[in-house]
Amino acid sequence: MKSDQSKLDPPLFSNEPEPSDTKRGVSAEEQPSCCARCQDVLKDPVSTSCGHWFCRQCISSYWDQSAPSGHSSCTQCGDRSRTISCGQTDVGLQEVLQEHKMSLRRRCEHVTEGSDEPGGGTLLNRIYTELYITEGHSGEADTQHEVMQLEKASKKSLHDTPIRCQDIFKAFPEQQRAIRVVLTNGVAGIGKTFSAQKFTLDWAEGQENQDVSVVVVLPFRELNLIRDEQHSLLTLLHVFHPTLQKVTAEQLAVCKLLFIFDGLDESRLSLVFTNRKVVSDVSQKSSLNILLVNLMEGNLLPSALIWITSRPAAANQITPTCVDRLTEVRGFTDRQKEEYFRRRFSDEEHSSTIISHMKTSRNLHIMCRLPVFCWITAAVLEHMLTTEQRGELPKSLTDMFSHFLLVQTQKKKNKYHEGHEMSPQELMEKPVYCFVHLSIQEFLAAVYMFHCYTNRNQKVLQDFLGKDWQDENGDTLDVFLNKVMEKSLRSENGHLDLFVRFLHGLCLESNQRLLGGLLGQTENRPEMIQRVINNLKEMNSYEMSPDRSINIFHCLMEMKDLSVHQEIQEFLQLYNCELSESHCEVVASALKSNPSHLTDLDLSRSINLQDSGVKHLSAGLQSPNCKLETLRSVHC
Ligand SMILES: Nc1ncnc2c1ncn2[C@@H]1O[C@H](COP(=O)(O)OP(=O)(O)OP(=O)(O)O)[C@@H](O)[C@H]1O
Repeated sequence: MKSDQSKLDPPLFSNEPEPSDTKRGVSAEEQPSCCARCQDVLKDPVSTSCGHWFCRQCISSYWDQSAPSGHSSCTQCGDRSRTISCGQTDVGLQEVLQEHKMSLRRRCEHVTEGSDEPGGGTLLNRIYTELYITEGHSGEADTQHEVMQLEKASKKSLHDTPIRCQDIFKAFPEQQRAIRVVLTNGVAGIGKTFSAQKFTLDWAEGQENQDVSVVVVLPFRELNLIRDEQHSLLTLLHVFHPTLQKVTAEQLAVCKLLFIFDGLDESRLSLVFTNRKVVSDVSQKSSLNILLVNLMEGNLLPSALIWITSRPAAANQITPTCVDRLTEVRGFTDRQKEEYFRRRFSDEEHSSTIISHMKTSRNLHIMCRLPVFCWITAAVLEHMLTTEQRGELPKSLTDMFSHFLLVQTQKKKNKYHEGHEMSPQELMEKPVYCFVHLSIQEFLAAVYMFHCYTNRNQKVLQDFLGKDWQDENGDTLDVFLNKVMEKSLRSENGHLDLFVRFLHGLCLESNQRLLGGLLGQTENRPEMIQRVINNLKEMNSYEMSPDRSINIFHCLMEMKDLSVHQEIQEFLQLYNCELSESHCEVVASALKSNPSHLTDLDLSRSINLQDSGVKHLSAGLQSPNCKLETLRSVHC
């Protein structure tokens, strides 16, 4: 049993003003770089009144152990000591830091999503939904298309221990290590920026990570704007956080800082880690990339914590030896998807309708792992449920994106054209645009290509299809789509997969009606649609990567061809298949999974089932999750 009874008062890390000789900021020159106890780089430095310096953790645990003997003494000279918590001794500094906290709080408490007005928007705490973040990297090939990565991820079971974004610097209990640099990966729209914002807000509201005295947010998108300027770390802070202008180099050296570098993928700085130009003084001017590398390597402010977020393809710019923890934002789990919609809508009926609609379409359900897609879905469905357009809710991706385009166009009109047309000068003041998500770019590319086809824009079609495009004989829609499909199937990384899905979805009359004039005069006679479907079904998938051939099914789904569904289901009931041991393992895992959807299993022609396979199957059948209703078994 642990008891406090034999202990003297714990060491004092107080905010109270210290005795007169310590009532000042501690100057950087007085502070050694190593802890007197662990001899390693000082982390969260504190000094004793006798003048020795320690990591806060080292001296605290020493005193914890020695307290029963009744002495809170300095490990070096034995002096009965008090500690000075650095950065907390200077009353002026305290005020500045408080002001900085308040300014960050104001900046982070609202979010602007899509076309919301800057400064307006929603409260972050109202809509923030916990994300599934884990340590390490799922190892998905980074060259792969991001939406495909998402589909693959949905097939993996989620068992890794989640880390809350607020705990990103806290090691797991079994990990005996300090975490100084964290690199967080995640595909576009998965919630990296939101996590960084939530982390900052919780700190600024005094709720989490209160051992940190200053959080500094430096988005790469904004760093790009000053990439040709020379800065010291101090002036850089002043540029990004004017409230910190009164902080001096000496004060900075004793504060515990945490830097958030968001969106490495957008960086136009070249971070060269082999460059040996060492910058260790916060007042020393240098180019931005050198400054950042020195900060990340720990030459500059060695006790500062660093959090870098990046899309996977850009993360390799950071040399792995600098990174103490690699994490991945994996989006929303099924439970979190539902929580997202419930938080988003105060009207419970709306959220329930949206959740059950999302569950009816496998494609939508998978895509909702991506928070930005949840937002798109919420924007579209809210619009449909609150206006008179209560017709059929969008089921395929193309349906959803077509509606989204309409909702956005409407919002844009309200925002920019209400009352007056924008002058060219006003337009010039908004020179940077970005896609909410790459999938929107691919959808617009498909709309554009469809438009070019209907308007016979020879140049664009020829540039895209090369010698395959011979229009003299006037390719009909089915022939055109066939050529595009073949081109996409030749791609190794599937970069055209989503684009062709959209292109097929746009053949449907319902989507053409929605997009009106955008697509031009189209051919959507039922015979034409049937020809497109037949072509897809007859595509030769021999020697094609499985991912590409699966995309043929996705295209059929976008065309709402239900026969595919039936065919897939027939194929999945495993009639007349020779099941190997590993196949049986897969069937068993489908029986055990939670929730399990396998209700009908026909193994009547699986004549070569071996004992090992049967063992797997019976383990699956015994699972409490098994929902099997009909089992046609092997004939003996
Ligand atoms: N935790 C969350 N709770 C609620 N909504 C979220 C959350 N995370 C993300 N979103 C929604 O998804 C959108 C995109 O998220 P965010 O900008 O954080 O993605 P990102 O990973 O930084 O993407 P990119 O790499 O494109 O910058 C947000 O604008 C918001 O609508």
